[in-house]
Amino acid sequence: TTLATTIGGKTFDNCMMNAAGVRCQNKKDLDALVQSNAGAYVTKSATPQERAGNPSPRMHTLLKASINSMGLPNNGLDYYLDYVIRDQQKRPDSTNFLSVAGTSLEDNLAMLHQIQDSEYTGFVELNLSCPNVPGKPQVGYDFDRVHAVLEHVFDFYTKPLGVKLPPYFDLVHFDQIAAILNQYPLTFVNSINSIGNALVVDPRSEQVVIRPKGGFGGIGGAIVKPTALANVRGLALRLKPEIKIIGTGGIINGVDVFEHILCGASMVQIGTQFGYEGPALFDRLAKELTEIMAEKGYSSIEDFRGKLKTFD
Ligand SMILES: O=C(O)c1[nH]c(=O)[nH]c(=O)c1Cl
Repeated sequence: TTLATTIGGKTFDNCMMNAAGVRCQNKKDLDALVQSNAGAYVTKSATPQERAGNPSPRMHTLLKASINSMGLPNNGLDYYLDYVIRDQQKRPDSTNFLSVAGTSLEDNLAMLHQIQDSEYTGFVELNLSCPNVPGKPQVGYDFDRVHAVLEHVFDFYTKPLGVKLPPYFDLVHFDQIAAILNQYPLTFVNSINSIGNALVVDPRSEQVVIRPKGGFGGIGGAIVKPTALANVRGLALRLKPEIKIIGTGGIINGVDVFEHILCGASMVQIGTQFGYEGPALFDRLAKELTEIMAEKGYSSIEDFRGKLKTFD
C-alpha cells in the first residue's frame, strides 16, 4: 500500500502535511516537520516584513475545535524564503510549500516577484483567505479581486502556484470561483481555510475566549469537516483535472483523510489536530489510512480518489 500522491509533476511519498499557520512559524518547527513522516510542509503565511499579529489571547482550543485570530504573525518573507532555499539545497528531491499572504495586491505581487527571481523551485501557496486582519476583508469572498490578483500574478509568475481559499456555502459560489480558477495555470487549490469570524463564548465567565475583534475568529477542527468536504467535492466536480485539490479541514483520524481523498483531494493538510498532537500525528494517520485502504483492497490513493458515490 502506498500513500504517495503527485501534484504538478512532483511526487510526495505521503499525501499528508501540515496546514499553514500551525507549528510552522520558525526554523525549529519547520525542522520538526522535515524530521516527521509528513509528505511535505508549508510555512506560516508570510508578509513582506515581519509582523507581531493580533494581541493575545488570540487562539483557543476546544474539545473538537479551535478558534483563532492570530492576525498573520510571521517572521517575514525573507526568513521563510531563506529556509526553503536552504532546505532545497540540502534535500533537492523534496518539494515543499511557501505560503504568502500579503495584506494588499502590491504586497502579494512584490513577494511573488521576489520568489520568481529567487532560486526557489518549490510550490507557493497564495493565501487569499485570512479572516483575521482587522479592517481587511478577505480576498476569497470578493470574486473580482480574486480574478484581478490571478490576472496580475500569471502575467509574470511561472513557478508552481496554488491558492488557499475560504469555505463557500452556496453552490453558485462554487460555480463562480471555479469559472475564475479554470482560466489560470494553477497547480493546486487548497480548500478550506478556517470558517471565518465565528464566536466562542465561555458561559461561566460570560466572556469571549479571544481578545481580537471582540472575540470573533476562524474556526477549525472536527466540526468544520462537513463544510470542508463539501468544498473539496464542489471544486473537484468543477475544476479542470490539471488543477489538483488539497483538502484541509476537520481531519482528526485516518478515516477523515480517506473521506477527503474520496471527495477528490490529492493531498490533505491538518491544522488544529496537528497543533494538538504534534509531528507524531503523521505516523498515526499513515497507519490508520493504510489499514483502511488494506481493508478495502486499495493499494494506492488513485484507486479511490474522487470516487465518492451518490444515490443516482
Ligand atoms: O490569523 C491568522 O494568522 C490566520 N488564521 C487563519 O485561520 N487562517 C489564515 O489564513 C491566517 Cl493568515
